[in-house]
Amino acid sequence: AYRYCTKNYFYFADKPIPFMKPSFPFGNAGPILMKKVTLFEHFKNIYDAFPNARIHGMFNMRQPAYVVRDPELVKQITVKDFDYFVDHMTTGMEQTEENNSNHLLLGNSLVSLRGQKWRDMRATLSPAFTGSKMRLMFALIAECGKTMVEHFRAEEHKARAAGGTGYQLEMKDMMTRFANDVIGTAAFGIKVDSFRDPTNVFISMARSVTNQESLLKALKMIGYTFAPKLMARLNIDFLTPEEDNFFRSTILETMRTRQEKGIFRPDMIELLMQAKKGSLKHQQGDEPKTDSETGEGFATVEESHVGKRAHDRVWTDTELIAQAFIFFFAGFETISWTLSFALYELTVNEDIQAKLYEEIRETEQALEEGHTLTYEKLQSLPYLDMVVSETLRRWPIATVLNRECVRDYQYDDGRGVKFTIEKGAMIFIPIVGMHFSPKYYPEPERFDPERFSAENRHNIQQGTYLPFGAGPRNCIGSRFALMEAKVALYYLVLNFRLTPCAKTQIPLKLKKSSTQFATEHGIWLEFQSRSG
Ligand code: HEM
Repeated sequence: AYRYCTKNYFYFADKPIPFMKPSFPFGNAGPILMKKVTLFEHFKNIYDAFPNARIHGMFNMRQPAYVVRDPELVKQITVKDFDYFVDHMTTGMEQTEENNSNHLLLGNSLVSLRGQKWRDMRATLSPAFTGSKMRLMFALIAECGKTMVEHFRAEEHKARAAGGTGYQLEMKDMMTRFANDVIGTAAFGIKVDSFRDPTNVFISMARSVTNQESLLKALKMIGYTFAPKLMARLNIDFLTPEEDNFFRSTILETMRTRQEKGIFRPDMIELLMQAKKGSLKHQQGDEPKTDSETGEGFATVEESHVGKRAHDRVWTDTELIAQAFIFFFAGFETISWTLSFALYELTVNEDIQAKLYEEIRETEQALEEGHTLTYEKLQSLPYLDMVVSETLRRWPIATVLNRECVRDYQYDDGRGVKFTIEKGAMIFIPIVGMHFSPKYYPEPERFDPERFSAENRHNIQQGTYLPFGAGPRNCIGSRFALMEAKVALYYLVLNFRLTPCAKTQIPLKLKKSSTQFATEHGIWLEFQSRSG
């Protein structure tokens, strides 16, 4: 066991770069595995280990990994030399051309796919995430926002009747319900109301899949993170058979009904049905432009040439179902956390909340009689975009980007440091390190949307703002995520004043945990109706 754990400890010895000294048995992952630090602290510490290095080494358990600190090098690895770093790090769940266990949903999802199969799937899905497709889905998401407000109003009314000053809520729980309703309607074509019916089968399954208290899930998670190859060899699925079956049957059943009855609904199921027929293509006008041209938001990441390629691969049901399923994994926790953090920041920064409310109130007042918010209108709110951009900087839920080197790469910094990054090596780009570096973001702990104002945003150096990743492998759902977050903030801030309550932890602290993202005492806030 000792030999197995320490075998790679000399990996960096002949490389001309500094590296963190590993210790048995966890390498440099000890503090996080022993719950001594939060996920943010862990990756910040790793990033800060060698403040003057462009790149340094560390050990993720026994696995050597390169830590990239320099923004230019971030661009080089994620964009310019992308062909050497196409894949995300192996998780042990992904399917490849070579292996035959192609039944796993998570392994077939875009996040896990590798090589050519990833390229083809990215190109298949990319047209489903363009601005024009988001516009079509907007009404479905807005409806979820309005349903949430109605529920909060009714509950606040009850709370006041019982002598309270407002409705006190734990944000992560509430935003999880909102995210669930959005995924239900937008990805699975099913309308659910998780506020009135918090135990509906859909949210139960979602909670079960992302259940962080389940010991078995936690163990599997640790296994996938630290011993992916072993997990692959043992062919262990992250999902239980019930979970797997639920998602498959729900999606297939919905597709069948729609086909039989000729139903059209502007959601992901429709887009996946088009993908199956091969008719989902980029259209004219889909071309992503810069944020200032489209007003789509500062954080939006552009789709690269990889996503726009044509191919003629035909997908199986499992391969397509896996993409709807990925909404749970990639879009559920990320959105609910981002929204919870945004609402917390608005609560403790009253002036920012007031300014945002003014912008939203004016927008609402300017809507023509009988008209409601549109996708374009939502995108045109500069301060809302600044608040969301700063939330993603201050609370980068993805924490770290990873890549795997897929063929030997000659590193050359142009100043005499040259060496080979071997095929199979892991690359970490600690987003949280960049976002909290005072060099790029003065007073990084401070929540300050002004960093993203029209006058200031040019100060943000490329390669230092990475909430949705970078290059062709970036987050395919960034437009969707931004639309969803903005819809929720728009309706909540329009209708409620957010104030701290006795249970609000200020400053908010993350929990020290190895497997999950969590806060120490939840995110409790009080909602008071603006008109009430
Ligand atoms: C605030 C919300 C979100 C954040 C912060 C976020 C962040 C990220 C990040 C950092 C990556 C890795 C990018 C890279 O390696 O360069 C990623 C990948 C991905 N995200 Fe998101 N994401 C969010 C929401 C969503 C949503 C709503 C979806 C829905 C479809 C989604 C789908 C994906 C997928 C499929 C990938 C893998 C892309 C690929 O490998 O080609 N994400 N996301």
